[in-house]
Amino acid sequence: MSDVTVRQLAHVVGTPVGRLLEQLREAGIGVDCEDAAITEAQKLQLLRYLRRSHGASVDAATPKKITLKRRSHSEIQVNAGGGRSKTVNVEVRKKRTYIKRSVILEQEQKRLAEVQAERRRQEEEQALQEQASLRAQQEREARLIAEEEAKRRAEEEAKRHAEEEAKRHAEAEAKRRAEEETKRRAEAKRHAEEETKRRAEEETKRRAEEETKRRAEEERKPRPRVEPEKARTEKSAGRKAKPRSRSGDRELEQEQRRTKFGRKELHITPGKPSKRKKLRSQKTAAPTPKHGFEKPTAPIVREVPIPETITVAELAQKMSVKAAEVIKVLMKLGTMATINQALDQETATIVVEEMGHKPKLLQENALELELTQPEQEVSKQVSRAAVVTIMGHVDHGKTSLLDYIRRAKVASGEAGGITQHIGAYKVHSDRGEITFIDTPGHAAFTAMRARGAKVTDIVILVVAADDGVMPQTVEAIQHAGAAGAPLVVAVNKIDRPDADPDRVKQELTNHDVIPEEWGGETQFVNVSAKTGEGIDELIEAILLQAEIMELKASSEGTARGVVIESRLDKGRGPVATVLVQSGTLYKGDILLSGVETGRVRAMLTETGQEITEAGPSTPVEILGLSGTPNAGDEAIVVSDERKAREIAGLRQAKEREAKLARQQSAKLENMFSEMEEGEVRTLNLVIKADVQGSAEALSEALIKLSTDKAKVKVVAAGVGGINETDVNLAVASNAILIGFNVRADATARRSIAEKGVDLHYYSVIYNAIDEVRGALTGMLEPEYREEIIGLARVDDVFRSPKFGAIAGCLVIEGVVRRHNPIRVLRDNVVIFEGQLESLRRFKEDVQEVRSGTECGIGVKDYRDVKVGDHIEVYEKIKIEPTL
Ligand SMILES: Nc1nc2c(ncn2[C@@H]2O[C@H](COP(=O)(O)OP(=O)(O)OP(=O)(O)O)[C@@H](O)[C@H]2O)c(=O)[nH]1
Repeated sequence: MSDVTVRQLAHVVGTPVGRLLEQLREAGIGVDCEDAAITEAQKLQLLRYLRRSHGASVDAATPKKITLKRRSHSEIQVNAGGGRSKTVNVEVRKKRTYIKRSVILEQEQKRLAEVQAERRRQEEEQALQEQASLRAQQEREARLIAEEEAKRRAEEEAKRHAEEEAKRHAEAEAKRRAEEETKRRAEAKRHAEEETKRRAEEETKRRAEEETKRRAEEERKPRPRVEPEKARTEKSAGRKAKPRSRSGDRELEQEQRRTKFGRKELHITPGKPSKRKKLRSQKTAAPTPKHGFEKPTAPIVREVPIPETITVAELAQKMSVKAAEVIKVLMKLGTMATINQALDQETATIVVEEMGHKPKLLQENALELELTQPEQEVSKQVSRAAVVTIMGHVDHGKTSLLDYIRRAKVASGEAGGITQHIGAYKVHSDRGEITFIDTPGHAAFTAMRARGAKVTDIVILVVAADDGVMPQTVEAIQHAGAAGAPLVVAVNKIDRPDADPDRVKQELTNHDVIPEEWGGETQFVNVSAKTGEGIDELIEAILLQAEIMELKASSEGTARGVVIESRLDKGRGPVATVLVQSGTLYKGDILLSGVETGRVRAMLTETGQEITEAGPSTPVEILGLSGTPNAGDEAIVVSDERKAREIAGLRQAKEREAKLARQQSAKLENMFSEMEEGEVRTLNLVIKADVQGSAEALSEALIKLSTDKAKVKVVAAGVGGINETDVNLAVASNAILIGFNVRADATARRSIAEKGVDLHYYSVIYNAIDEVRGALTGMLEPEYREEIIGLARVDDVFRSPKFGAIAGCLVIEGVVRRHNPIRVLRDNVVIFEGQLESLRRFKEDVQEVRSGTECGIGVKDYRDVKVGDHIEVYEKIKIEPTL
């Protein structure tokens, strides 16, 4: 900015010139006239002075806003027309305002603060509103809950009231009835007494009359000539007593007659004469107009014993009515029955009650129940040894482990003893005893379970450390799980250089067997059945598991046990190994086991030592039974040998019936109909498939079908053909067997037929799902079912350029028909499905070939038939819906 004069400055700041000059002087600026120029520095000096003089700090005095105004004058010449020009004065005014940046920032901050404050306020308001509404909502809900609770209480109260009222009513009613009944009985008794009295009086009167009549007659008649003879006879008979008078004889006779025909029999008229008397009285007295029979005054109420089944005729006979009467009652009940028709206990009971009699239900196994019922609280329970079974995959060392333990712990432990195989042995240690079942593998385990025996407390799962988890290891886990027996894992062959126990742990974890050190519940022990390493630890682990389980049994009272195995010994007859489970078995006891009985002639331990008593968890070899009972049969001591034999006979008959019943029980078709209202049923399945993937997929899909009413449980799922163990597992778990692209082997087929297991084969996963779903929902309507009609074994294969591969077969079951669909099986697994191209016998085309006959079979579009394969022929049969 250029310098200005004092006057100009006074003009700009609006101060009189004199005042400005004075101020300039005071500020120490040497100017003395109005026209003196003031520099920019002098202006600033003046400004500072003025600020100071006004007492403000330099900063505070710093103007926040400065407005500068400037006015400038100029003249311009403009053309006024006609060659003249005109001068115009122009004034330009400029005004510029400068605001300090800090002020703007301040203002901005202030504005922002205000905005934020506003926002906060709004947010707070909103939060308050939300809180208020939440509180209101909670209050509303609490009110609703309280109302519901109050309503529920009121309902419960009302219900309770109603129940109490009903109870009171019922009690009052019962009391009233009881009173009425007492009254009625008293009345009946009074009636009966009166009746008896009246009859007695009549009888006395009648007798007196008869006596008088007789005497009068006798007096009228001459004395018979036989009298002396009679007297003689009497004398010769050596009658020492005073001869009885004739009237005395008659009385005796009458007395006898009364007793003979039974005074209680209401049907007989009191005055009914006997046949002999009737004849005489016909001669002597005038016939009375009275009927021979008199209607009983009260109906006879009989107690009718009703067995589990009874025919109409038998029932009628027991009630002393005609069979037609019973049939009539049955008709009224809506049942058409014939005279020989068998009625069940329930129907018979209704008929008996309907006819006014009292039914007495007979239990067919009453005798058995009486003899075999466990005695209640015979004695206090004492600890018993754990019973252990060893399971695991083939060749993982089960037998070696059992042998090692037996050798090390039994033979050496007991002086002079030579261990023999009796099916089980006991191991003694400082901390307790363990009973080992000496048959390794789950076949024996399930066979026993299939017979309903729960023998094993703990399962030792043997897994070879160099091989890891194998299919049968998984099966063993499933079997132990199904039996509810805890596992102790023995990781065997730890002495091998390639042993990898951690891998075993890892693999078992995938099957829900989790080691303790990883947070699970299963004890893992590394052992070697070869060197004996870890065996003591294994025994410790079993004892620990047993301790946790607190196994107890009563050591007194009737002995009960289970047959572990039995055989027929050439010299000693039937020999059975029995594991005593409770009570004490003594030599000489009468034992009943399955359908066999007998007196215990001798008892031997695993070391061949003869003993006279065996307590709980003790295995003993028993001699003296009538035959060889089955493994898994219960063995109990009974008091009466005759009764024991009777029960054995009954059991035999029952076994046959049970087999029939079993054939009905676990059937897929019965699944829905057996579901009771509101009951949750479990459909147990044992699945075998051709490959692991199918087994898993099928299990998963079927488990998913579970509804809230019916649960699907896969007891076991494995790979390979169906064998006897699978059948036993199915029986033990009441499961249905499913074969997916696999078949049952010959032993399993026999077992299936014998035990009546329901087996279903599928080759399409959806068919299995549909059928199981149908069974669960009651919509089971299989229109067609496959039935295998024949099975041929391939004994030879010929290759012909014309026909391709021709299988030389022997039909081993049923019949092979030319036009039926077939499947080729290898090791019981389906490898091809299709049709026959040719069926020939001695170069001749035939329509069918029967069992025991050889034939040539050409399978259409299949050339890979091998010796040992089987060709299965089946038929689709229409099944009527069963539900
Ligand atoms: N090195 C070593 N070999 C073992 C051990 N235990 C078992 N074996 C061997 O493994 C093989 C199979 O043993 P077994 O006891 O017959 O196996 P298993 O499980 O009873 O077999 P199966 O009866 O066929 O089911 C045998 O050759 C044994 O000698 C072990 O701890 N270490």
